[in-house]
Amino acid sequence: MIRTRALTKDFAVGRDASATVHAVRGIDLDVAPGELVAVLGPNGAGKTTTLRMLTTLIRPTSGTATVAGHDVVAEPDAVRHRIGYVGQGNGAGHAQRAVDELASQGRIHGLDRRTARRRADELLDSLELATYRTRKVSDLSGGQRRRLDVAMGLVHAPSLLFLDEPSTGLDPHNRANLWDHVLRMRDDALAATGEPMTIVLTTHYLDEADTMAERVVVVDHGQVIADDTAENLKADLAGDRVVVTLAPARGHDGAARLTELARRIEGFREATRTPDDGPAVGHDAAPTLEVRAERGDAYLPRLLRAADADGIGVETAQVHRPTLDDVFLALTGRSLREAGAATTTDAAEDTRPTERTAA
Ligand SMILES: Nc1ncnc2c1ncn2[C@@H]1O[C@H](COP(=O)(O)OP(=O)(O)OP(=O)(O)O)[C@@H](O)[C@H]1O
Repeated sequence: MIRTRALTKDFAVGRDASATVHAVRGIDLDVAPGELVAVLGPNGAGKTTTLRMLTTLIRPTSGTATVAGHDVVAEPDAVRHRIGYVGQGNGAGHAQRAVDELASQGRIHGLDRRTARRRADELLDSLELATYRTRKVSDLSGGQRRRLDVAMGLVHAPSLLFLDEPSTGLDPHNRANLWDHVLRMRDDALAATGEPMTIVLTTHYLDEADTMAERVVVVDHGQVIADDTAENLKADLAGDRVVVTLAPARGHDGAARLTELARRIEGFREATRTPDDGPAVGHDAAPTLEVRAERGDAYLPRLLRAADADGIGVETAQVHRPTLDDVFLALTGRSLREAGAATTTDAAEDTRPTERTAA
């Protein structure tokens, strides 16, 4: 459905265009029909620029891109016919009624008047906007407006839909609601045409990419730095975090000893101790050992058995599943959160049930 090779975009900037911004630096991307792919990356990573090239809004500086079977430079009209695009801003005109806005969009895509009306009503129904059919776009709420934007992108039943930050600015409830609708529209399209709809979206929301997308393409500084399912990325690049707190031990540095034992257990990657060194662990300080391990749930019982056999008292133990932020950190040494990405709730970090053992 999409194939790019060495896709590149430079922008000339400055008063005399003397400086160059290398917004996209040679992206190779393959998307198969029916895939739901999230492009994730910090501010300025090149996500929107990539989408704008794929949707023929801007020309690549170099490289190639074929979208829905057509070259974006040689056959932009053919590409536009086959794709839907929901940009970052609200696309609908504010003074128009919702149904008219949608029907006009259908006309732009070459539908006759009756078909355009019918399609507008179908979409308003599917996106639960029928109540607001004759309401002016400017009077819709943010969530309703974003759903109308999605409807605008789908009016001509494209087989490929691009969504640029579809849920930015929506509250968690409206985001979940938008996603329900997008996924339902995708199922409806499959039922109606027998063809799976391909969706490519950009997002800042780590948890959204994690839970919604079947595949995550991580972009940084205009390049793809990782491309896989969220599960694989997390397992391969970040690993689980196993955190144990030890009973405060005087004269015996249990954490140092447990670090040695931890290294011998299969699946070990790295360990960090707090306090980080030396035997001088005070009376009330609870030393902590944090281990990165491949399968935390399998690793932890073995670590606890090893501690027990060595007489090291463990007070608490937890396994934390990694997030996509951990993946980004492992890849770049930077946190995506600090770079402007976000989660909607603190609960986005999936923490597995904890185990406790007596000291
Ligand atoms: N028209 C333009 N002229 C000059 N520079 C541009 C232009 N459009 C984008 N850029 C620059 O290209 C780089 C990539 O921008 P882009 O909008 O693609 O990033 P992004 O990953 O979508 O970021 P965000 O998440 O903030 O939307 C940025 O440094 C940006 O400032």
